[in-house]
Amino acid sequence: MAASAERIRRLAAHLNPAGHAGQEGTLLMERTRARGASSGFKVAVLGAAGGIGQPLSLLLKTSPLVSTLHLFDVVNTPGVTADLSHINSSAVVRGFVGNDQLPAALDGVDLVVIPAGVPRKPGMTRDDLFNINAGIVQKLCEGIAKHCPRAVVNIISNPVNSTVPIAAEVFKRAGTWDPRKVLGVTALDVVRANTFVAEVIGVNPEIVDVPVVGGHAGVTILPLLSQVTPSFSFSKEETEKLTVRIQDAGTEVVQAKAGTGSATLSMAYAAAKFAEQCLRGLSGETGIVECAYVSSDVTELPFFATKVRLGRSGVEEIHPLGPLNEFERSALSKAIGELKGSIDKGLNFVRK
Ligand SMILES: NC(=O)c1ccc[n+]([C@@H]2O[C@H](COP(=O)([O-])OP(=O)(O)OC[C@H]3O[C@@H](n4cnc5c(N)ncnc54)[C@H](O)[C@@H]3O)[C@@H](O)[C@H]2O)c1
Ligand SMILES: O=C(O)C[C@H](O)C(=O)O
Repeated sequence: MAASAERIRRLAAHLNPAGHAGQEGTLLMERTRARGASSGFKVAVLGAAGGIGQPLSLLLKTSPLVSTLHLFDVVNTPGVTADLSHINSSAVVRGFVGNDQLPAALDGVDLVVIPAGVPRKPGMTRDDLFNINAGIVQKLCEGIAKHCPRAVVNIISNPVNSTVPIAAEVFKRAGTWDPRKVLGVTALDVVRANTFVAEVIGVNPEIVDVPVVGGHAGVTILPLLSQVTPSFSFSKEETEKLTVRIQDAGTEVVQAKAGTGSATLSMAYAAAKFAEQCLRGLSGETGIVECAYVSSDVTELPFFATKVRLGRSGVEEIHPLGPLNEFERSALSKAIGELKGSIDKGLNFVRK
């Protein structure tokens, strides 16, 4: 007992302040810590030092569903890792910096969350980020295909309407494509819709549930206000105003941040909740339903966001759109038109 305590002390002395240990030190630390930890999943955040990455990693560090948290970025993960590792929650945090460390960051991971890439500035569309972010997502997904091909992947990087098709195409080429495992994160649209709708109906936003379908940009974001819980009958004017506010909410934040970035805190909240739902599904919990942008045959498009049921293999069932009113049918056809171009752009980027 005393000898093993001494061994841990000696190994700890070799750790640098960023929490990087030699392999032996890390394994021993994880085993030692794991004694007091509940069993959980190994999760990697790629882009962990960024505006979303840091608060998202904070929330995941405090999640009882996470036993090991790998933080990967091309810069600054040692500091973020040292900081988060002092929090007395059970998840063990390890930092990885630079592309050489991507394989280790992905090794044995159950869930990969990707907020890597540049955010919008005022006047830009999400599609304006394509030229930089497409290549980032492609490279990271090539790493996933090699080092954790069975992981569930949550893609936050914009333009989500194109980055999810990019990921799918990378995995197809690598022979690891499993459509149940790749989910574009549209959870922030649902969080916003619930908040804005609650303001109109005058209830606690936590009891509101608005299905948001389509994609994650402008008119492709389609809140199905006719299907809101608790049920409520919106006027035509309320429907139009709420729909536009939900569609433009990202731009509202970009403008308010005035050149310093886009939504980070609300995104981290939405992404952490969504990741936890994926983990609950993986753990065998039943009845987990969330909206996400996935490979789908609900419309003529190969990717579309709807409610999906999450389970041990990722997406286990894709819910149909349900009954739409006239406003929603017309909005759906606009969404499909725009989404098609974004999907083709993503697929062609990898096929080129
Ligand atoms: N899906 C959504 O609802 C949603 C919401 C908000 C933001 N976003 C998107 O999320 C992305 C990130 O936003 P942010 O505000 O965190 O940006 P940010 O610039 O603050 O952070 C991005 C991080 O990614 C890192 N990065 C860049 N290249 C990388 C690579 N190859 N590997 C690993 N990390 C890399 C950067 O070093 C940085 O730390 C943007 O594309 C943004 O548009 C999506
Ligand atoms: O609007 C953005 O560029 C970021 C994100 O997609 C959002 O919806 O907040």
